[in-house]
Formats: sequence, C-alpha cells, structure tokens
Amino acid sequence: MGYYCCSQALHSTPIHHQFRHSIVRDFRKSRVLNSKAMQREEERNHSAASGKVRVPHVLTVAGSDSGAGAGIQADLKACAARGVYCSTVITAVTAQNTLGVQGVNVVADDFVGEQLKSVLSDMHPDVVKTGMLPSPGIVKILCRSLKEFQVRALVVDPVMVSTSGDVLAGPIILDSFREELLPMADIVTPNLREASALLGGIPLESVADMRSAAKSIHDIGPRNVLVKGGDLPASSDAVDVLFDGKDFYEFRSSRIKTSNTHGTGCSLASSIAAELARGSSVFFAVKTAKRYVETALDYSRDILIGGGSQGPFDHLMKLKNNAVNLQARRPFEPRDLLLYAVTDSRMNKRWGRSISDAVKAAIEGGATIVQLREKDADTRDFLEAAKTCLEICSSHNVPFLINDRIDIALACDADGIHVGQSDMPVRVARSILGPDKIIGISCKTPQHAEKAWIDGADYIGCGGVFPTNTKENNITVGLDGLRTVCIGSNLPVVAIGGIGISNVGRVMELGVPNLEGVAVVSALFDRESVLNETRVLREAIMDSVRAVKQRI
Ligand SMILES: Cc1ncc(COP(=O)(O)OP(=O)(O)O)c(N)n1
Ligand SMILES: Cc1nc(C(=O)O)sc1CCOP(=O)(O)O
Ligand SMILES: [Mg+2]
Repeated sequence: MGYYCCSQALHSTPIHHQFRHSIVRDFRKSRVLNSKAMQREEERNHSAASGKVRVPHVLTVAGSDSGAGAGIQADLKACAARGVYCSTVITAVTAQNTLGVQGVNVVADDFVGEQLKSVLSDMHPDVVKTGMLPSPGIVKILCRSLKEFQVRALVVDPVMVSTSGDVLAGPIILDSFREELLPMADIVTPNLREASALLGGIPLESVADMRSAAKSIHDIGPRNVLVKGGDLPASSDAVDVLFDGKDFYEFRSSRIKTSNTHGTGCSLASSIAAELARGSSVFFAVKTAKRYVETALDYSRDILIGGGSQGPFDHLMKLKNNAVNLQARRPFEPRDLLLYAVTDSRMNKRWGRSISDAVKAAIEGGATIVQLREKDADTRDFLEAAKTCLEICSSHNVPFLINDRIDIALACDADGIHVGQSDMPVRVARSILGPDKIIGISCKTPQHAEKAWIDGADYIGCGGVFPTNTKENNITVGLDGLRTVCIGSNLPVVAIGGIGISNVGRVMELGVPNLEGVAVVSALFDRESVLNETRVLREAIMDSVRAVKQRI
C-alpha cells in the first residue's frame, strides 16, 4: 500500500515520514473533553494505577448480519483480530446471506437507547463506531447518548446500501446524518455511493471527484473524511482519499482478485476505531486498518462460504490453514515415532541426491515421521526444501517436522518442530505455534522429561543412545539412560544416536514403557539406497516389536 500527501498536486511523491506524522492532527487533541469525560479519564488512569489492565474498547452501534460477514459480527471479529475489546448495540436484525438481504427487523428506538445506556454508563468505551442506523430516531438517541457519555472518538460508517445492493438505511436518514451525526464524528468513511448520497447525488467518477467530495463532506462537520474508491472503475489500483481539513492523503493498493469482499466497509471502519482506541492518530489508524483488511482479503481470496456472489472473508486469518489441516492432517499419535527419519543435507549431497528425493525414498521405505534437520542451509533454501518435503509428507499422511527453526516451521506450515535443551523453550514454541502443532524436545534425564511434560511437549527424543559422528560433542546416555528417561516420562519417547540395523534390536527390545521407536540419520541417509535401508530397518523394528509382545 502506498500513501501520498497531496495538498496541491494529486500525484505528488510520498512525503517524509516525520513530516507526515507532524502534520497529521492527533484526534485526541481535537476533542474538547467536558467535565464528565475528564472524570472518565481520571477513572481510566486510576484503574491503571490500581494494577488492573484497562483494555482498549470499541463500542459498535450497528445491525446484525445473520451471515456474519458484515455488521455487528464483522465488527466483533475485526476488533478481536486487532486485539481490542468490542461491545455491541444492535440497531436492526437482518436476515442475510451471501445472496443478499432477505429481511430487516429494526430494533425499537427506546431499546437502542437502553442498550447504549447499559454499555456507555458502565463500560466507558474509548471509541464508538457506527454502522447501520436504520431510522432518524435511532440517530437522535445515539447523538443524545454521545453527548451524555462522551467518548474519545466517533467513527461513522454511513451505511446505506449492502454489498448486494439492498437498502439498509433509506434517504430519510441523510438529513439526520448531515445535521446531527456527522458534525460529531472524528472520521466518516463513505464509499462512492454513500459520499454521493450525502452530497445530494452528485456523480463521483475520478480521484479528483473523490477529493472534492471529501472536502464537501468535511464542510458538513466531521474532522476527517475517508472516501473509499473501491468501486471506482477504470483503475487497477484501489484508491482511498483521506482529508483532514487541511491535507489530502491518497492510500493506494493493488486490487485483490476475490469475490470475498462482503463486510469490507464495516471491517475497515471498526478496525480504524480499534486503532484509535489503541491510541493511534487518524492517519495511522487508517493506514494500519487498511493494511489489516487488505491482508485478510488477500488471505481469504479463495475460501468458500455460501453460494452467493459476495462471500465473507476471514478476519482472523485462520480458516484456510484449518481447512487444510482438517482435511489433510491428522493428530499426532505416539506410534508415529516408530521409524523417525531425520535428514542431513551433507550426507545427501555426498550421495548426489536432493533432500526431497531422500525424504520421498525414506517414506516409501516405511519412515513414519520426518524431520528436516538442515544445519548448513541458507534460510531460503531451507524454506524451499521444507515446502517440497511438506507436500511429499502430507500426501503420504506422514507428519513433517522442522529441526530448531520455528520461523521455517511457521513459514511452510509444517506439522511441528523439534527443539533441543538450548533451543527455543517448549513453552514459548507452544505459544507461538498454537495447540495443534507437534513439539518434540531432546531429553537426557528424567528431570528434562518431567519439564517437557509440564511445558506442553508432545514427545521426547532421548539420546545419544550410542556414540554418533552426526552430532558433535553429543553426550552418550546409553541404553540405561534411555531406560531411565522412558520410565520417568509421561510422554512418548523416541531413541536417537548411533542407531542402525546392527543395534536397533537392543534398543527396541528394552521393552520399556513409552519407548515408541527410533530416530535415525546416518543409517538411512549416509547410505547408497535410502529406500532399501529404510525398508530393512523398518522390518528389524517390527521384528523387535513382535519379540517384545511375545515376551509379555
Ligand atoms: C528426534 C530427535 N531427537 C533429538 C534431536 C536432537 O535435537 P537437539 O538436541 O536440538 O540437537 P540438534 O538436532 O539441533 O543438533 C533431534 N534433532 N531429533
Ligand atoms: C541429531 C541427534 N541428536 C542426538 C541426541 O542425542 O539428542 S544424537 C543425534 C544424531 C543422530 O544421528 P545418527 O542417527 O547418524 O547417529
Ligand atoms: Mg536443536
């Protein structure tokens, strides 16, 4: 997204950051706080002093969209995504989906007033954002409430027509907007149709028209006007014009090819409100909110909800991954650890094969889980290899983990990571990766194992069971060390270090609780045929498993 300040020329160059900052008026300075508002400021400060954390808070006054793409539901999601609390006053209940609006039930004026009083008198929101205001009576009650309970800023999205073209607030509302609401607003965010309606139906066909519309709407009274040019034809860029009474700013971004745009206006206005509640200036609130909405639209360009032409987007940017996860990926199970293939690019290079060919061969040979352990790779190469290997593993329903690098795991959406005692702590990794990713940790003692369990790991890698050349200066814990860790563990354990066809029986036939399998590097990858070595090792493991079962 690019932005330009243009007091004179429309296409001037971007202005210097600090200069731009200094000429943008801080919305908080623009409001004269009356005594009640000052009292509220003091209450806010007091709650901070008492050790309680006051969270930024937006109150949205809008209509409910049963399809949850727009209206109150979009406001709630946008504020949640921006880390801001959102309370709600519902002005109308619409029966709505991706095809259009099938019905509207307007809430009685008095009851809107009652909701406003409940929230404003007790919860003291920082910012009020308005959406669908279906009757002049509701506008009147809102304005009266805002005079009684002052807030730091008022964001007005002058909703009149839904994305589907259905009327949500008729022309009768325009006088109330012009005479009562807009003069109280810190920012008003009309699209082209709404800007035109507010100005008596003048045509708006160019950025120049948008600029003069912004100026004319500013004359009505709001402190800032954002005219949204998304519907402007003949432009590959989407251009929005912000006017603060002195300067014009153009926000340009390339159009996102998606039909999932239902609720964009509501979401933009509520995320502007959220940024204002967090203390931003109007300029930065608009800039940040636009970037957020554009990112969410881009992320959601291909999601499918409903059969209509205008689908909702995913405010929290979670659905796409979850859809993939739910379809293609299953939860981790201890038996996945049976034959754990850990890659080593130096070994693969030595044998003249790519990492992905090596991973494919290991899976075909019977590896049940794969870890990409690339100690020398550049980040780019690591990520590319990770993406390719993830595809191979997913298509075989084999979990795919990344060694050490949580950034790579996030970037390729791997199934999880493996960390050591001096890598990213499990608790931190869990908070970054969320509840569904697999986290494994190397443990050499029962104390390590106990902590791994408490911190939320999924499995333990225990070694070195035997001496190894693959990992420098590795402490060998031996079969006894492995046994102690397994017995002291609440988590499944995979043995690692120097394990191959000659000694895998001694490991697996320990027959201790929690020991689920072996992790192997050189015995698979420092060999001519990864496929054959994996097959043979898998057979040997299965023989040991059968032998242990017979013993019991
Ligand atoms: C399954 C498994 N177990 C142990 C390790 C070793 O991890 P770490 O101690 O972090 O050492 P490096 O692999 O990072 O050198 C592992 N990678 N996998
Ligand atoms: C990566 C790693 N971790 C170890 C530990 O003890 O935690 S031993 C090891 C190297 C394992 O390679 P190989 O199978 O070639 O011995
Ligand atoms: Mg490590």
